[in-house]
Amino acid sequence: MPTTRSLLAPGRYVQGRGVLADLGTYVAAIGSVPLILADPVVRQLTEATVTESFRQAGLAVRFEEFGGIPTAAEARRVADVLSDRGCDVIIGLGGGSTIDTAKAAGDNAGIRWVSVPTVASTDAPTSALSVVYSEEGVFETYRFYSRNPDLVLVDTQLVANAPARFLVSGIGDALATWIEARAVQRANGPTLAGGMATHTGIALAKLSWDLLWENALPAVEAVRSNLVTPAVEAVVEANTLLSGLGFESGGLAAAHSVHDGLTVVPHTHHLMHGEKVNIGSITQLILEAAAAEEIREFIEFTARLGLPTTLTEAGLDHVDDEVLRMVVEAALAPEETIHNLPFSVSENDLLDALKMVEELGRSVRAEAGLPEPRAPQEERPPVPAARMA
Ligand SMILES: NC(=O)c1ccc[n+]([C@@H]2O[C@H](COP(=O)([O-])OP(=O)(O)OC[C@H]3O[C@@H](n4cnc5c(N)ncnc54)[C@H](O)[C@@H]3O)[C@@H](O)[C@H]2O)c1
Ligand SMILES: [Zn+2]
Repeated sequence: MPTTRSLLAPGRYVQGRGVLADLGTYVAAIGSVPLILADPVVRQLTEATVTESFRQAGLAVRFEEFGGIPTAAEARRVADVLSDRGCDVIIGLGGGSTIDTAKAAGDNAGIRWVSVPTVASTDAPTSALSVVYSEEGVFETYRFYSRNPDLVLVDTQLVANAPARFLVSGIGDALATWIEARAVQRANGPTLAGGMATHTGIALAKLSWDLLWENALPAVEAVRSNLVTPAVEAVVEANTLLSGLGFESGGLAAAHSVHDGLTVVPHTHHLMHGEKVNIGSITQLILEAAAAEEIREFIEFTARLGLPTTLTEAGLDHVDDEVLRMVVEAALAPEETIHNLPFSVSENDLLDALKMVEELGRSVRAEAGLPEPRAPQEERPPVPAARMA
């Protein structure tokens, strides 16, 4: 049983409309030979602003194209580029996958790293870890670092200009933070920061939750029209900073294990990280025997936001038990955080809880007058990925 308590945080957090124009000034305080890792979509959106900002700060602009999947091999490739060019700081510019790869490459090359999320879709930007996947997009492992990013910079206008689905997904990721942190606290379990949670870590997870219940619906509405309102600023902070500090220093439990399990079957690959996590949050609430009213409120709230609340939306309606068992087995792997719950979970417990997500998701939607859940449009893959290899 761990007896120490720990909190991790990035060196500096900067958020605001138009702050991308100041990136050069902040980066110049960290290193003098930067490399920017971005995919072509993000590069196109940001290159003019970043180039002008770096020019003003006296920094050379070098972009490197991110390959798309945060694998160990991609991190090694980017680390070689960093070493060849003598870079002393890497900037992960984009979504969680790019940012995780920038951290891994920076660590491989022994240099400092900066997160510049261009969507508020995950809590990856602040943490001292990366989530590593296989080429097929199946969860492999968490990789931990001895430091958090030196800087996290979020331009809220850029976030508001992106499709609202990214913000919604980030809300799904961030709502899980409090659900998981309070479960870990009940179990006196370990956090990803090492040791047990501080009161501060727990309070930040709760603040993220409270801000989201207050601001998520108006923020999503504003972002649909590309507007930056105080609600949008609050949600971006909750999704990025508070959820990041809260999950890393408050602990993960079942919601993220169910996410990891869902990545094993290709049926779910159309979903974003936070969308899969939302299925995990509902599953965890069911496993915990949370009050019926609490579960229903959570399902209704997240369904109104546009998050998936049924197996149908995850592409897993009417699938064989064999498919769901693959999800369950992966979610219960020994290194998974589901074992941080204050009780043990068997395969059958988890299988039934997953099936119950479908039942509850459908009935709550019907009662709330929300449309029936829709299955993804793509044709369903015939065989689970792990069996194809
Ligand atoms: N390390 C951590 O602590 C941590 C925490 C949570 C999630 N994650 C990881 O983050 C990853 C998911 O990240 P994600 O959900 O951001 O998806 P992603 O990074 O895989 O994809 C983001 C997509 O959005 C596009 N995009 C980015 N900015 C845009 C903009 N402004 N306008 C339009 N399009 C834009 C990109 O081109 C890309 O296609 C997963 O691998 C997950 O495991 C890591
Ligand atoms: Zn997450």
